[in-house]
Amino acid sequence: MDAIDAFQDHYPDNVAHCYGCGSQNPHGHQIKTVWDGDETVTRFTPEPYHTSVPGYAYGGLIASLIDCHSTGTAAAAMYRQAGRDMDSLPAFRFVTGSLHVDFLKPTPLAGELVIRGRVKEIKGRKVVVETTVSAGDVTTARGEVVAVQMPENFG
Ligand SMILES: CCCCCCCC/C=C\CCCCCCCC(=O)SCCNC(=O)CCNC(=O)[C@H](O)C(C)(C)COP(=O)(O)OP(=O)(O)OC[C@H]1O[C@@H](n2cnc3c(N)ncnc32)[C@H](O)[C@@H]1OP(=O)(O)O
Repeated sequence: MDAIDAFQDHYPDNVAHCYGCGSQNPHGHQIKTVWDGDETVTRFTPEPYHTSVPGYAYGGLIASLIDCHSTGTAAAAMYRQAGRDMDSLPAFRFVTGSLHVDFLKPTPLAGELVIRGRVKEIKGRKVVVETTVSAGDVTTARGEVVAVQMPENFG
C-alpha cells in the first residue's frame, strides 16, 4: 500500500477497529480515503472471496465501502469546514444514521473500484454524503449516507 495520509489514519486508536475502515482491524477492509478537490476518493480492489454471482462483487461489500467512505468524508468535511487539523481535539466522530444504496449495474470482482464522495449538506451534527462506486468508466452503485456525529455516550 502506498504511504498516503488518509482520513482513517487520523482516527484515534480507540475508534480504529471498524470492520470497514479501521486501520486496527486485520479482518476488515481498511479503506483509505483522501480529498480530491471538493470530492473524496477511495480505491479498493475486491478479493475473490467478495463474490456474489461468480465474477461479481457482493452487494454488502459495496454497501460497506459506501458506508465507511461516507462517514470518513463526513468527518473530514467537518474538519475542513472548521478549518481544523484532523489530529486536533476534540475529534469529530461520525456513525451511520442511514445508508441508502442503489445498485445500478453488476460490479465486477476483478480490478480496482473507485469510490467518490461529495458532501450534499452539513447541518448541525449531521452530514449528508452522496457516494458513487465505479469500475472503469461504469458507475455501478450510488449511495446516500446520513452521518451523525457520535454522542459521547454512544452505546
Ligand atoms: C477525518 C479524520 C477523522 C478523525 C476522527 C474521527 C474519528 C472516527 C470515529 C469513528 C469512526 C469509526 C466508525 C465509523 C463508522 C462506520 C459506519 C458504521 O458502521 S457506524 C455503526 C452503525 N450505526 C449505528 O450504530 C448508529 C446507531 N444510531 C445511533 O446511535 C443514533 O440513532 C444516532 C447517533 C445515529 C442519531 O441519534 P441522535 O439522537 O444523536 O440524533 P438526533 O439528535 O436525533 O439527530 C441529529 C440529526 O441527524 C438526523 N438523523 C438521525 N438519525 C437519522 C437517520 N437514521 N436517518 C436520517 N437522519 C437521521 C436527524 O434527523 C437530525 O437531523 P436534523 O437536525 O433534524 O436535520
